[in-house]
Amino acid sequence: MSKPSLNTSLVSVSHKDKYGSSVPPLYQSTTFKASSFSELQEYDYTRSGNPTRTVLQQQVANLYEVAPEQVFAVSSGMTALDIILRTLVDNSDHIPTIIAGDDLYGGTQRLLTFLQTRNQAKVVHTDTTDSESFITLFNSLDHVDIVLLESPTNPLLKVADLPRLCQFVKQKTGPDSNCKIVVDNTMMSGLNSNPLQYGADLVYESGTKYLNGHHDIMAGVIIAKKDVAPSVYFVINSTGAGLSPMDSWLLIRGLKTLSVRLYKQQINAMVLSHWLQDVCGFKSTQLPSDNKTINQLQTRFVGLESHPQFDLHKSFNRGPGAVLSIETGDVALSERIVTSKRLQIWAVTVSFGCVNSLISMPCKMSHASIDPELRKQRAFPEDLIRLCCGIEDIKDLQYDLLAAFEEAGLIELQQRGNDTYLLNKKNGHVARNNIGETYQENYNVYDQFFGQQIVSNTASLHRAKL
Ligand SMILES: Cc1ncc(COP(=O)(O)O)c(C=O)c1O
Ligand SMILES: N[C@@H](CCSC[C@H](N)C(=O)O)C(=O)O
Repeated sequence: MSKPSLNTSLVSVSHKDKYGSSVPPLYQSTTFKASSFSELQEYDYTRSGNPTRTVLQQQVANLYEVAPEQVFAVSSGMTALDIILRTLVDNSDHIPTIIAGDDLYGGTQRLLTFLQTRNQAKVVHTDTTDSESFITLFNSLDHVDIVLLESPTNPLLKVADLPRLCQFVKQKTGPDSNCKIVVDNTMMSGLNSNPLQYGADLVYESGTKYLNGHHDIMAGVIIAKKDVAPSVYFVINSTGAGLSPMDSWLLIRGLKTLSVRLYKQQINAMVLSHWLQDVCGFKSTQLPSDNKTINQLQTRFVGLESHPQFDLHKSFNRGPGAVLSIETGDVALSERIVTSKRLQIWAVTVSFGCVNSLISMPCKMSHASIDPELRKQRAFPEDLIRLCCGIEDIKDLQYDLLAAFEEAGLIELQQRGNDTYLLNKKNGHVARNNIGETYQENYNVYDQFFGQQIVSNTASLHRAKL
């Protein structure tokens, strides 16, 4: 039989069960009996290994197309990074130097700062979207032990040219070097991107996000090249960071629907970002370094052709993900939108990748752990609103947002005869919706990633007004 596709292998879970159970059994057991004290068995103690965790690791191995012994399921995404850093940092006889991006998930920044302040690592941050300055920095340092990359970044959606950076580091340091490239793949998931295939040594994901998708567990997965995998296992076994049997079982279940969930979430994000531009009057996406756009309404999404790094992102990823962000140019306005009582579907919640749509203000929530002074230095927009699309009907998501925009005073919906007008009060953009015309009901978006026309029954302004 030919090799099954990723989508197929995620639902076809192979496991051994003497009763032929359709679903892998949950081995909620700490210990496993030995037949004799002298005969080593596959499992003895759940910290060291558990059959349910093994099935999960096999599933993730299928997703990343590696051997099962290269995959480790741990208790959270942050645990995954912690284990990786311990594995690599403990290896060196000097204070290791880590190069990391300058737009990182808040928890990652916090952990790196923690190591730095305890003199356990020297952390150098750089704009990893600028490959040339990354290369210049790398060349200027005496030694680099770890390169930590996140792409696209959470929440500014900045894209690092991962294949180019990996190729540079590998060429520069040689195949047996101790300098390791680590990629946080949470924003993509293994379904959209496989950084091991273009040279990363270790990849991790917060399984809490897309992999599980239901916000009922915390989890992390580590996928390691064969040479480092045994050291990663050593640290996990020594510290007890392995994912619990119950959470492993739930994650096996979550993974089965990863492809359908992610597909629908991405379509929603695609339609929503076009709609924010074309109907609501948000300007096309810009990088934060573009000073011209400050104080403008903008939307950032790597799935929009207008994103300055759209082509780069598409060149090595299979999808855009479902996280987008908007800026209003006015912190108070953003706060009014996010706290609007008219938001019924978008939940004000941290995290992303869930079947439910979430709205948040990173500076106050997911990225609050980054020192405000550092956020300022990095021109991190305080008015940024992050939108993480779930699988609901897009029109309901649109109505909800329109209502919040209206209540917050960003837009006004005016009824004139049969026509409904959307007036963007901040920039004067106007969209007209005539209930007699069909094009407003069916809003067509050519989806650049999946190469198809998405026909979405978009929010009619008329209905929103009602
Ligand atoms: C990009 C990214 N990496 C890592 C993590 C950490 O994952 P976890 O919350 O599962 O520890 C998060 C979110 O928390 C994240 O957004
Ligand atoms: N209070 C938490 C915040 C978690 S943010 C989770 C997620 N990565 C996101 O980006 O929303 C903390 O201090 O870590």
